[in-house]
Amino acid sequence: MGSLCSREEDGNDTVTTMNGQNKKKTKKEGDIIHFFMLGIEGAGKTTIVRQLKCLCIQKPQSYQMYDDSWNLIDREKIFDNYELENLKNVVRINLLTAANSLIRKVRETDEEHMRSSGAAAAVLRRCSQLYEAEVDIYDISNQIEDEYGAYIIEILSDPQIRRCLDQGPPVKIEDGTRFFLKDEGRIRNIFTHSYQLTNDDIVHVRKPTVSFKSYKFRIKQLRVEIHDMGGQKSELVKIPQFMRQFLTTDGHCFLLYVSSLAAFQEPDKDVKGRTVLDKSAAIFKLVLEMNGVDECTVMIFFNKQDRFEEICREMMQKEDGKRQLEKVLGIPPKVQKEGKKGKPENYDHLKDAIRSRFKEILKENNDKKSYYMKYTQATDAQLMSTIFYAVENEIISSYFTQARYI
Ligand SMILES: Nc1nc2c(ncn2[C@@H]2O[C@H](COP(=O)(O)OP(=O)(O)OP(=O)(O)O)[C@@H](O)[C@H]2O)c(=O)[nH]1
Ligand SMILES: [Mg+2]
Repeated sequence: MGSLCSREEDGNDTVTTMNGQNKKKTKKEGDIIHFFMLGIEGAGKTTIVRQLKCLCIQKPQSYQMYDDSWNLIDREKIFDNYELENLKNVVRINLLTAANSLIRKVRETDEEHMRSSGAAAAVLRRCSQLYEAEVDIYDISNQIEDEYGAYIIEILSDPQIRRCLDQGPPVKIEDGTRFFLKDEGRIRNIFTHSYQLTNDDIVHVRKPTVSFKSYKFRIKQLRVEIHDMGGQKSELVKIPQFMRQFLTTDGHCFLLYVSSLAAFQEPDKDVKGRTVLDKSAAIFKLVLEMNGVDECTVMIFFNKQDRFEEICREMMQKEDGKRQLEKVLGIPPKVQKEGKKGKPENYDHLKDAIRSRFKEILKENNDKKSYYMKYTQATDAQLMSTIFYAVENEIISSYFTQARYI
Protein backbone atom coordinates (compact mmCIF):
# COMPACT_ATOMS: atom_id res chain seq x y z
CA MET A 1 0.00 0.00 0.00
CA GLY A 2 2.80 2.40 0.94
CA SER A 3 4.15 2.40 -2.58
CA LEU A 4 0.79 3.56 -3.87
CA CYS A 5 0.80 6.61 -1.64
CA SER A 6 3.80 8.52 -2.78
CA ARG A 7 4.49 11.78 -1.09
CA GLU A 8 6.80 14.30 -2.59
CA GLU A 9 7.14 17.64 -0.93
CA ASP A 10 9.60 19.99 0.58
CA GLY A 11 8.54 21.07 4.05
CA ASN A 12 9.73 24.66 3.65
CA ASP A 13 8.00 25.07 0.31
CA THR A 14 4.76 23.89 1.83
CA VAL A 15 4.97 26.81 4.20
CA THR A 16 5.62 29.36 1.52
CA THR A 17 3.01 28.13 -0.91
CA MET A 18 0.07 27.65 1.42
CA ASN A 19 -2.49 30.31 0.71
CA GLY A 20 -3.89 32.95 3.01
CA GLN A 21 -1.10 33.41 5.55
CA ASN A 22 -1.35 37.18 5.40
CA LYS A 23 -5.09 37.30 5.32
CA LYS A 24 -7.26 37.72 8.38
CA LYS A 25 -9.34 34.63 8.85
CA THR A 26 -12.08 33.73 11.23
CA LYS A 27 -11.40 30.53 13.13
CA LYS A 28 -14.16 28.79 11.20
CA GLU A 29 -12.92 29.78 7.75
CA GLY A 30 -9.27 29.45 8.61
CA ASP A 31 -9.09 25.73 9.10
CA ILE A 32 -10.93 24.72 5.95
CA ILE A 33 -8.92 23.25 3.14
CA HIS A 34 -10.24 23.97 -0.34
CA PHE A 35 -9.67 21.53 -3.15
CA PHE A 36 -10.22 22.86 -6.67
CA MET A 37 -10.74 19.70 -8.58
CA LEU A 38 -9.82 19.91 -12.25
CA GLY A 39 -9.06 17.46 -15.02
CA ILE A 40 -10.47 16.42 -18.36
CA GLU A 41 -13.74 14.57 -18.83
CA GLY A 42 -14.06 11.09 -17.43
CA ALA A 43 -10.92 11.26 -15.27
CA GLY A 44 -12.91 10.34 -12.16
CA LYS A 45 -13.40 13.67 -10.32
CA THR A 46 -17.06 13.22 -9.44
CA THR A 47 -16.39 9.59 -8.51
CA ILE A 48 -13.96 10.85 -5.85
CA VAL A 49 -16.77 12.95 -4.34
CA ARG A 50 -19.21 10.02 -4.55
CA GLN A 51 -16.67 7.75 -2.87
CA LEU A 52 -16.27 10.28 -0.05
CA LYS A 53 -20.06 10.31 0.37
CA CYS A 54 -20.06 6.49 0.52
CA LEU A 55 -17.29 6.58 3.12
CA CYS A 56 -19.42 8.95 5.23
CA ILE A 57 -22.03 6.16 5.27
CA GLN A 58 -19.56 3.33 5.89
CA LYS A 59 -17.16 4.98 8.33
CA PRO A 60 -19.10 7.75 10.07
CA GLN A 61 -16.48 8.10 12.81
CA SER A 62 -13.86 9.27 10.32
CA TYR A 63 -15.92 10.83 7.54
CA GLN A 64 -18.81 13.28 7.77
CA MET A 65 -20.65 15.33 5.18
CA TYR A 66 -22.03 18.83 5.80
CA ASP A 67 -24.52 21.15 4.14
CA ASP A 68 -23.69 24.65 2.87
CA SER A 69 -23.80 26.08 6.40
CA TRP A 70 -21.64 23.35 7.91
CA ASN A 71 -24.56 21.50 9.52
CA LEU A 72 -23.94 17.78 9.70
CA ILE A 73 -25.93 15.73 7.16
CA ASP A 74 -27.43 12.48 8.52
CA ARG A 75 -25.85 9.38 7.00
CA GLU A 76 -29.27 8.22 5.84
CA LYS A 77 -29.79 11.45 3.93
CA ILE A 78 -26.48 11.52 2.05
CA PHE A 79 -28.10 9.79 -0.93
CA ASP A 80 -31.86 10.19 -0.84
CA ASN A 81 -34.25 7.96 -2.78
CA TYR A 82 -34.79 10.56 -5.47
CA GLU A 83 -31.06 10.84 -6.19
CA LEU A 84 -30.63 7.04 -6.15
CA GLU A 85 -33.50 6.59 -8.61
CA ASN A 86 -31.99 9.23 -10.88
CA LEU A 87 -28.59 7.56 -10.78
CA LYS A 88 -30.18 4.20 -11.55
CA ASN A 89 -31.82 5.67 -14.62
CA VAL A 90 -28.47 7.16 -15.68
CA VAL A 91 -26.98 3.64 -15.62
CA ARG A 92 -29.94 2.41 -17.71
CA ILE A 93 -29.22 5.14 -20.28
CA ASN A 94 -25.51 4.26 -20.29
CA LEU A 95 -26.22 0.56 -20.81
CA LEU A 96 -28.68 1.30 -23.58
CA THR A 97 -26.27 3.58 -25.44
CA ALA A 98 -23.41 1.08 -24.96
CA ALA A 99 -25.54 -1.71 -26.51
CA ASN A 100 -26.45 0.65 -29.34
CA SER A 101 -22.75 1.46 -30.01
CA LEU A 102 -21.81 -2.23 -29.97
CA ILE A 103 -24.48 -3.17 -32.53
CA ARG A 104 -23.46 -0.32 -34.80
CA LYS A 105 -19.77 -1.21 -34.48
CA VAL A 106 -20.35 -4.85 -35.45
CA ARG A 107 -22.51 -3.73 -38.39
CA GLU A 108 -19.61 -1.67 -39.77
CA THR A 109 -18.07 -4.96 -40.89
CA ASP A 110 -21.14 -7.19 -40.98
CA GLU A 111 -24.04 -5.10 -42.20
CA GLU A 112 -26.72 -7.74 -41.68
CA HIS A 113 -25.75 -8.59 -38.13
CA MET A 114 -28.75 -9.04 -35.76
CA ARG A 115 -31.15 -7.73 -38.40
CA SER A 116 -33.82 -10.22 -37.32
CA SER A 117 -33.34 -9.56 -33.60
CA GLY A 118 -36.30 -7.84 -31.94
CA ALA A 119 -34.07 -6.87 -29.00
CA ALA A 120 -31.57 -5.10 -31.28
CA ALA A 121 -34.36 -3.27 -33.13
CA ALA A 122 -35.91 -2.10 -29.83
CA VAL A 123 -32.60 -0.83 -28.44
CA LEU A 124 -31.68 1.01 -31.64
CA ARG A 125 -35.14 2.60 -31.78
CA ARG A 126 -35.09 3.73 -28.13
CA CYS A 127 -31.60 5.16 -28.56
CA SER A 128 -32.60 7.12 -31.65
CA GLN A 129 -35.43 8.63 -29.61
CA LEU A 130 -32.90 9.68 -26.94
CA TYR A 131 -30.48 11.22 -29.40
CA GLU A 132 -33.13 12.92 -31.49
CA ALA A 133 -35.03 14.50 -28.59
CA GLU A 134 -34.40 18.16 -27.94
CA VAL A 135 -33.38 17.59 -24.33
CA ASP A 136 -30.07 16.28 -22.99
CA ILE A 137 -29.97 12.44 -22.96
CA TYR A 138 -29.74 12.49 -19.14
CA ASP A 139 -32.79 14.74 -18.84
CA ILE A 140 -35.18 13.52 -16.16
CA SER A 141 -37.89 13.05 -18.80
CA ASN A 142 -35.88 10.21 -20.38
CA GLN A 143 -36.92 7.31 -18.17
CA ILE A 144 -35.81 3.94 -19.59
CA GLU A 145 -38.39 1.20 -19.10
CA ASP A 146 -37.63 -2.07 -17.22
CA GLU A 147 -37.97 -4.32 -20.30
CA TYR A 148 -34.78 -2.95 -21.88
CA GLY A 149 -32.74 -4.95 -19.37
CA ALA A 150 -33.71 -8.25 -21.03
CA TYR A 151 -33.03 -6.78 -24.49
CA ILE A 152 -29.55 -5.65 -23.47
CA ILE A 153 -28.76 -9.04 -21.91
CA GLU A 154 -29.88 -10.76 -25.12
CA ILE A 155 -27.69 -8.47 -27.25
CA LEU A 156 -24.67 -9.09 -25.05
CA SER A 157 -25.09 -12.84 -25.33
CA ASP A 158 -24.38 -12.61 -29.06
CA PRO A 159 -20.81 -13.91 -29.67
CA GLN A 160 -19.84 -11.17 -32.13
CA ILE A 161 -21.08 -8.42 -29.82
CA ARG A 162 -19.24 -10.05 -26.90
CA ARG A 163 -16.02 -10.24 -28.90
CA CYS A 164 -16.35 -6.60 -29.89
CA LEU A 165 -16.81 -5.63 -26.22
CA ASP A 166 -13.85 -7.70 -25.00
CA GLN A 167 -11.34 -7.42 -27.82
CA GLY A 168 -12.41 -4.62 -30.13
CA PRO A 169 -12.52 -3.01 -32.60
CA PRO A 170 -12.51 -0.16 -30.11
CA VAL A 171 -15.89 1.19 -29.00
CA LYS A 172 -16.02 4.12 -26.63
CA ILE A 173 -17.61 2.71 -23.48
CA GLU A 174 -17.05 4.47 -20.17
CA ASP A 175 -15.06 2.51 -17.59
CA GLY A 176 -17.93 2.64 -15.09
CA THR A 177 -20.38 1.23 -17.63
CA ARG A 178 -18.06 -1.74 -18.28
CA PHE A 179 -18.54 -2.68 -14.63
CA PHE A 180 -22.25 -3.29 -15.30
CA LEU A 181 -21.83 -4.78 -18.78
CA LYS A 182 -19.43 -7.42 -17.46
CA ASP A 183 -22.04 -8.96 -15.17
CA GLU A 184 -25.50 -10.05 -16.25
CA GLY A 185 -26.72 -10.01 -12.64
CA ARG A 186 -25.84 -6.33 -12.34
CA ILE A 187 -27.75 -5.50 -15.53
CA ARG A 188 -30.75 -7.42 -14.22
CA ASN A 189 -30.59 -5.47 -10.94
CA ILE A 190 -30.44 -2.11 -12.68
CA PHE A 191 -33.58 -2.94 -14.64
CA THR A 192 -35.48 -4.25 -11.62
CA HIS A 193 -38.03 -1.71 -10.46
CA SER A 194 -37.52 -2.29 -6.72
CA TYR A 195 -33.71 -2.50 -6.79
CA GLN A 196 -31.80 0.20 -4.93
CA LEU A 197 -28.22 1.05 -5.91
CA THR A 198 -25.43 -0.15 -3.60
CA ASN A 199 -22.35 1.97 -2.86
CA ASP A 200 -20.41 -0.16 -5.31
CA ASP A 201 -22.95 0.70 -8.03
CA ILE A 202 -22.95 4.39 -7.14
CA VAL A 203 -19.21 4.86 -7.78
CA HIS A 204 -19.59 3.31 -11.23
CA VAL A 205 -22.30 5.66 -12.51
CA ARG A 206 -21.12 7.91 -15.31
CA LYS A 207 -22.82 11.24 -15.75
CA PRO A 208 -20.69 14.13 -17.05
CA THR A 209 -20.63 17.14 -14.74
CA VAL A 210 -22.08 20.35 -16.06
CA SER A 211 -20.82 23.57 -14.47
CA PHE A 212 -19.46 23.18 -10.93
CA LYS A 213 -20.57 22.11 -7.51
CA SER A 214 -19.11 22.34 -4.01
CA TYR A 215 -19.21 19.73 -1.24
CA LYS A 216 -18.21 19.94 2.41
CA PHE A 217 -16.69 17.06 4.33
CA ARG A 218 -14.72 16.31 7.44
CA ILE A 219 -12.03 13.67 7.09
CA LYS A 220 -10.89 12.84 10.62
CA GLN A 221 -9.77 16.26 11.94
CA LEU A 222 -9.64 18.00 8.62
CA ARG A 223 -12.46 20.09 7.22
CA VAL A 224 -12.42 20.17 3.46
CA GLU A 225 -14.44 21.82 0.76
CA ILE A 226 -14.24 20.17 -2.62
CA HIS A 227 -15.13 22.15 -5.72
CA ASP A 228 -15.91 19.77 -8.57
CA MET A 229 -15.91 21.08 -12.12
CA GLY A 230 -16.87 19.38 -15.39
CA GLY A 231 -14.02 18.50 -17.74
CA GLN A 232 -15.76 18.33 -21.12
CA LYS A 233 -14.55 20.78 -23.75
CA SER A 234 -17.64 22.94 -23.24
CA GLU A 235 -16.91 23.05 -19.49
CA LEU A 236 -13.16 23.67 -19.52
CA VAL A 237 -13.66 27.18 -20.90
CA LYS A 238 -15.24 28.02 -17.53
CA ILE A 239 -11.99 27.39 -15.59
CA PRO A 240 -11.16 31.11 -15.21
CA GLN A 241 -14.66 31.78 -13.81
CA PHE A 242 -14.33 28.75 -11.52
CA MET A 243 -10.95 29.87 -10.19
CA ARG A 244 -12.09 33.46 -9.76
CA GLN A 245 -15.12 32.36 -7.81
CA PHE A 246 -13.33 30.02 -5.42
CA LEU A 247 -9.79 31.35 -5.16
CA THR A 248 -11.08 34.36 -3.27
CA THR A 249 -12.19 32.09 -0.43
CA ASP A 250 -10.26 32.43 2.76
CA GLY A 251 -8.52 29.19 3.46
CA HIS A 252 -5.80 26.86 2.38
CA CYS A 253 -6.04 26.01 -1.29
CA PHE A 254 -5.09 22.92 -3.17
CA LEU A 255 -5.33 22.40 -6.88
CA LEU A 256 -6.40 18.77 -7.09
CA TYR A 257 -5.68 17.72 -10.65
CA VAL A 258 -7.17 14.36 -11.61
CA SER A 259 -5.70 12.54 -14.57
CA SER A 260 -6.65 9.09 -15.79
CA LEU A 261 -3.73 6.68 -16.14
CA ALA A 262 -5.94 4.58 -18.41
CA ALA A 263 -6.02 7.33 -21.03
CA PHE A 264 -2.45 6.70 -22.19
CA GLN A 265 -3.41 4.81 -25.35
CA GLU A 266 -6.79 6.37 -26.07
CA PRO A 267 -6.72 8.68 -29.12
CA ASP A 268 -7.88 12.24 -28.50
CA LYS A 269 -10.85 12.76 -30.80
CA ASP A 270 -10.08 16.48 -31.17
CA VAL A 271 -6.40 16.38 -32.15
CA LYS A 272 -4.99 13.74 -34.49
CA GLY A 273 -1.92 11.93 -33.20
CA ARG A 274 -2.52 13.01 -29.61
CA THR A 275 -3.69 10.72 -26.80
CA VAL A 276 -6.18 11.64 -24.09
CA LEU A 277 -3.26 11.56 -21.63
CA ASP A 278 -1.36 14.08 -23.82
CA LYS A 279 -4.43 16.29 -23.67
CA SER A 280 -4.63 15.96 -19.88
CA ALA A 281 -0.95 16.94 -19.55
CA ALA A 282 -1.51 19.94 -21.86
CA ILE A 283 -4.50 21.16 -19.81
CA PHE A 284 -2.50 20.70 -16.61
CA LYS A 285 0.24 22.93 -18.02
CA LEU A 286 -2.32 25.59 -18.95
CA VAL A 287 -3.96 25.47 -15.53
CA LEU A 288 -0.61 25.98 -13.77
CA GLU A 289 -0.09 29.16 -15.76
CA MET A 290 -3.40 30.67 -14.67
CA ASN A 291 -3.71 33.61 -12.33
CA GLY A 292 -4.02 32.62 -8.69
CA VAL A 293 -2.95 29.01 -9.09
CA ASP A 294 0.45 29.96 -7.73
CA GLU A 295 -1.19 30.28 -4.34
CA CYS A 296 -2.30 26.66 -4.36
CA THR A 297 -0.40 23.58 -3.36
CA VAL A 298 -0.67 21.08 -6.18
CA MET A 299 -1.97 17.57 -5.66
CA ILE A 300 -2.29 15.13 -8.54
CA PHE A 301 -4.38 11.98 -8.43
CA PHE A 302 -3.32 9.55 -11.15
CA ASN A 303 -6.59 7.72 -11.21
CA LYS A 304 -7.91 4.45 -12.69
CA GLN A 305 -4.81 2.48 -11.86
CA ASP A 306 -6.92 -0.69 -12.07
CA ARG A 307 -7.83 0.03 -15.69
CA PHE A 308 -4.23 1.01 -16.43
CA GLU A 309 -2.99 -2.36 -15.23
CA GLU A 310 -5.76 -4.19 -17.07
CA ILE A 311 -4.94 -2.42 -20.36
CA CYS A 312 -1.19 -3.06 -19.95
CA ARG A 313 -1.88 -6.75 -19.26
CA GLU A 314 -4.10 -7.01 -22.34
CA MET A 315 -1.55 -5.22 -24.53
CA MET A 316 1.29 -7.43 -23.31
CA GLN A 317 -0.64 -10.46 -24.50
CA LYS A 318 -0.83 -9.09 -28.03
CA GLU A 319 1.91 -9.81 -30.51
CA ASP A 320 3.04 -6.23 -30.94
CA GLY A 321 1.87 -5.07 -27.51
CA LYS A 322 5.26 -4.64 -25.87
CA ARG A 323 6.51 -2.38 -28.65
CA GLN A 324 3.26 -0.40 -28.63
CA LEU A 325 3.48 0.15 -24.88
CA GLU A 326 7.03 1.38 -25.24
CA LYS A 327 5.95 3.70 -28.04
CA VAL A 328 3.19 5.40 -26.05
CA LEU A 329 4.90 5.45 -22.65
CA GLY A 330 8.48 6.08 -23.72
CA ILE A 331 9.97 3.20 -21.72
CA PRO A 332 9.93 -0.54 -22.31
CA PRO A 333 7.66 -2.69 -20.12
CA LYS A 334 9.40 -5.28 -17.97
CA VAL A 335 8.72 -8.79 -19.15
CA GLN A 336 7.48 -11.13 -16.44
CA LYS A 337 9.77 -14.17 -16.16
CA GLU A 338 7.95 -17.25 -17.32
CA GLY A 339 6.55 -19.42 -14.57
CA LYS A 340 7.42 -16.79 -11.94
CA LYS A 341 5.10 -17.10 -8.98
CA GLY A 342 4.35 -14.48 -6.36
CA LYS A 343 3.18 -10.90 -6.79
CA PRO A 344 1.32 -10.17 -10.01
CA GLU A 345 2.89 -7.55 -12.25
CA ASN A 346 1.60 -4.12 -11.25
CA TYR A 347 3.39 -2.04 -13.88
CA ASP A 348 4.68 0.46 -11.30
CA HIS A 349 7.57 1.57 -13.47
CA LEU A 350 5.14 2.39 -16.31
CA LYS A 351 2.95 4.43 -13.97
CA ASP A 352 6.08 6.22 -12.79
CA ALA A 353 6.83 7.21 -16.39
CA ILE A 354 3.50 9.05 -16.52
CA ARG A 355 4.11 10.64 -13.13
CA SER A 356 7.54 11.88 -14.25
CA ARG A 357 5.94 13.60 -17.19
CA PHE A 358 3.69 15.66 -14.90
CA LYS A 359 6.60 16.30 -12.54
CA GLU A 360 8.52 17.81 -15.45
CA ILE A 361 5.62 20.14 -16.24
CA LEU A 362 5.53 21.24 -12.60
CA LYS A 363 9.26 21.84 -12.54
CA GLU A 364 9.14 23.88 -15.75
CA ASN A 365 6.43 26.03 -14.22
CA ASN A 366 7.98 26.57 -10.80
CA ASP A 367 10.65 24.27 -9.48
CA LYS A 368 10.14 25.41 -5.89
CA LYS A 369 6.50 24.53 -5.77
CA SER A 370 5.48 21.81 -3.35
CA TYR A 371 3.27 19.02 -4.57
CA TYR A 372 1.74 15.70 -3.68
CA MET A 373 1.11 12.87 -6.10
CA LYS A 374 -0.94 9.72 -5.56
CA TYR A 375 -1.94 6.72 -7.62
CA THR A 376 -5.65 6.21 -7.05
CA GLN A 377 -8.64 4.08 -7.92
CA ALA A 378 -11.67 6.19 -7.11
CA THR A 379 -14.00 3.18 -7.29
CA ASP A 380 -12.18 1.32 -4.50
CA ALA A 381 -13.40 2.40 -1.05
CA GLN A 382 -10.58 0.75 0.92
CA LEU A 383 -7.80 2.20 -1.18
CA MET A 384 -9.38 5.66 -1.31
CA SER A 385 -9.83 5.68 2.45
CA THR A 386 -6.13 4.94 2.89
CA ILE A 387 -5.30 7.77 0.51
CA PHE A 388 -7.67 10.24 2.22
CA TYR A 389 -6.13 9.36 5.60
CA ALA A 390 -2.66 9.93 4.17
CA VAL A 391 -3.74 13.31 2.75
CA GLU A 392 -5.31 14.27 6.09
CA ASN A 393 -2.19 13.24 7.94
CA GLU A 394 0.14 15.10 5.60
CA ILE A 395 -1.91 18.29 5.67
CA ILE A 396 -2.34 18.24 9.44
CA SER A 397 1.37 17.70 9.94
CA SER A 398 2.16 20.50 7.50
CA TYR A 399 0.00 22.73 9.74
CA PHE A 400 2.40 22.00 12.58
CA THR A 401 5.40 22.75 10.39
CA GLN A 402 3.72 25.96 9.37
CA ALA A 403 2.90 26.92 12.95
CA ARG A 404 6.60 26.93 13.72
CA TYR A 405 7.16 29.60 11.08
CA ILE A 406 4.28 31.94 11.88
N1 LIG B 1 -12.30 1.28 -13.38
C1 LIG B 1 -12.34 2.50 -12.86
N2 LIG B 1 -13.33 3.35 -13.22
C2 LIG B 1 -13.32 4.58 -12.66
C3 LIG B 1 -12.33 5.01 -11.73
N3 LIG B 1 -12.61 6.30 -11.37
C4 LIG B 1 -13.72 6.64 -12.03
N4 LIG B 1 -14.15 5.62 -12.81
C5 LIG B 1 -15.31 5.61 -13.71
O1 LIG B 1 -15.05 6.51 -14.76
C6 LIG B 1 -16.24 7.19 -15.16
C7 LIG B 1 -16.02 8.68 -15.21
O2 LIG B 1 -15.89 9.19 -13.94
P1 LIG B 1 -16.43 10.64 -13.49
O3 LIG B 1 -16.15 10.73 -12.03
O4 LIG B 1 -17.79 10.87 -13.96
O5 LIG B 1 -15.43 11.58 -14.29
P2 LIG B 1 -15.29 13.17 -14.18
O6 LIG B 1 -13.83 13.47 -14.10
O7 LIG B 1 -16.14 13.71 -13.10
O8 LIG B 1 -15.85 13.60 -15.61
P3 LIG B 1 -16.53 15.04 -16.03
O9 LIG B 1 -17.59 15.32 -15.06
O10 LIG B 1 -17.04 14.82 -17.42
O11 LIG B 1 -15.41 16.03 -16.01
C8 LIG B 1 -17.31 6.75 -14.17
O12 LIG B 1 -18.13 5.78 -14.78
C9 LIG B 1 -16.56 6.12 -13.03
O13 LIG B 1 -17.26 5.05 -12.43
C10 LIG B 1 -11.31 4.08 -11.38
O14 LIG B 1 -10.39 4.38 -10.61
N5 LIG B 1 -11.36 2.86 -11.99
MG1 LIG C 1 -17.72 14.98 -13.08
